[in-house]
Amino acid sequence: MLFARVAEVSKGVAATSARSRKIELLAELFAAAEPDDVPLVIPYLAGRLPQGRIGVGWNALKEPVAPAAGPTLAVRDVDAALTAVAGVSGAGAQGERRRLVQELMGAATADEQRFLFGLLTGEVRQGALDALAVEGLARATGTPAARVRRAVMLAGATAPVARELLARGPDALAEFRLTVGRPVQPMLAHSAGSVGEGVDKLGPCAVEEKLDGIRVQVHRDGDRVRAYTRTLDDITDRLPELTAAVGELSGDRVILDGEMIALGTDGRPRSFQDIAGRVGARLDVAGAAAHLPLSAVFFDILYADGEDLLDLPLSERHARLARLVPEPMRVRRALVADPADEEARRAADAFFAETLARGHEGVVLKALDTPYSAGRRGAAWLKVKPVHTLDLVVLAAEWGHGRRTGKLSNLHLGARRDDGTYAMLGKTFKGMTDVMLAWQTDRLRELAVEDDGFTVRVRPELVVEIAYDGLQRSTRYPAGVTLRFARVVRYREDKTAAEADTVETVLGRHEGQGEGSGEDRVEG
Ligand SMILES: Nc1ncnc2c1ncn2[C@@H]1O[C@H](COP(=O)(O)OP(=O)(O)OP(=O)(O)O)[C@@H](O)[C@H]1O
Repeated sequence: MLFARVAEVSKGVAATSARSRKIELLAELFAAAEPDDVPLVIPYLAGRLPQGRIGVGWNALKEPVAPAAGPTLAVRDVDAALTAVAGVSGAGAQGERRRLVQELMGAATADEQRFLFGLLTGEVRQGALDALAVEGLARATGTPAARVRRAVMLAGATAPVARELLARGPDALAEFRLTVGRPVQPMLAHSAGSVGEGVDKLGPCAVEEKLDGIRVQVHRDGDRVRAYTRTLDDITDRLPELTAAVGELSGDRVILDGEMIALGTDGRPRSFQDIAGRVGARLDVAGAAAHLPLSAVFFDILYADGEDLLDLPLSERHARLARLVPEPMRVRRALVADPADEEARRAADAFFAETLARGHEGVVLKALDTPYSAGRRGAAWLKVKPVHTLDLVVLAAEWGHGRRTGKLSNLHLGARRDDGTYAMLGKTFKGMTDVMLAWQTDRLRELAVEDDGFTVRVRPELVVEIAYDGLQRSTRYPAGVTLRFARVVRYREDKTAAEADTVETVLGRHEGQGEGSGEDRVEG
């Protein structure tokens, strides 16, 4: 397939706000594509490079290159060129990368150049594209979207499903089955403002402690145990204690979902930073494990001894989990069987307060009658935390002063818009540790596209979790609101910019604050 066609569809999808039209454009593209090209086409449309970071900065892009007269580049040519760029290393790498990028640009038409430029600078990010692509694939092949979505969850990614579906039709989807040893996309949560609000939304539900550690999906097949992160990376080798603990369980072939946490000698949870540092240690794993042992706490079960449990309601999955996993390894929970039962509601509030008092970050409410489904569809899980946080994208950073000279400090924070652009919500230089400051300086310099000596503008890729005390109206910022007392909690390297919070979410919270009331008072 010609790259020009992808550039054209990308432009068309961005230009229309009608979801149905976007899906139609994608369906037409997929119907005409060679199945083997689609694993490249989907990330390009989403604004991602299959190669990941390829080390192309502003320098390689700033000089204009005369465009080609007509489109000749195939999608695969672009992929080969970018693979070559990603492979450059050693002395003179920057110059060589620039040469290769210019060569590619020279083979591209003006429209293709614009699209390539957007891809390389991260400016064509289309957050919602993966969900739209699933709908487009369904339309192109006459398959129910729910079946495609489920196959994507089971495959852990859209690309392999797209290729098989387009090459062999809907029957090919039967191949994507829950298999021990192959990670599936995890189920995620939305937010609710309070336990009461969550109960009202969900009806009968479980209220579980929300543990602030690292999500793990554990696959056991006899002696073989593998553990995967939220982004489906295999981290088994870094968690020897998990392998040992799961080996002791009675189920022989199981898939469990849970969280790895660390408890101090006082029984209170250690900070997320400590846990991340421990899991990040690759060299001396045994030493790191001895220094900070982790425990697995499970909250779900997806498969047990030959049986796929994904479609069972949560209440039954809980019962199955309890049969195989002893209580100390299961998340604590309270149940609200009847949302009209005032006593159960009070008990749920008390459970939330108690969970916080034990040092955990909040609770997750889960509807008892719902199956396990990837992502945030249907909002069957709702998290409730006492502190407001948003996952925002770093758009730029300012050079620090005084003690922070030479460090990139004041961050410009953006929320995602539907069209893939970002609305800046404010700035912060608070909450950063020295380690974070050093790390972000390095990382942001890699992402830099422009530096005027005061502010470094970066590719919008880095997601940072920001705590704040409330939102206030502001005419200075494009969404019309800004954050009060914003401070950095942590970087979320496990999230892509497409998963950051949206302007819509932020404005929804602003409304929910109730102007002029209580602690979340909106200032004019
Ligand atoms: N009882 C629980 N049930 C589900 N998830 C839990 C539970 N306890 C802790 N978690 C963790 O909470 C995460 C979801 O909440 P949180 O907002 O902190 O993380 P996130 O990755 O920013 O959220 P999300 O995944 O919803 O965007 C899960 O991915 C999981 O790692």
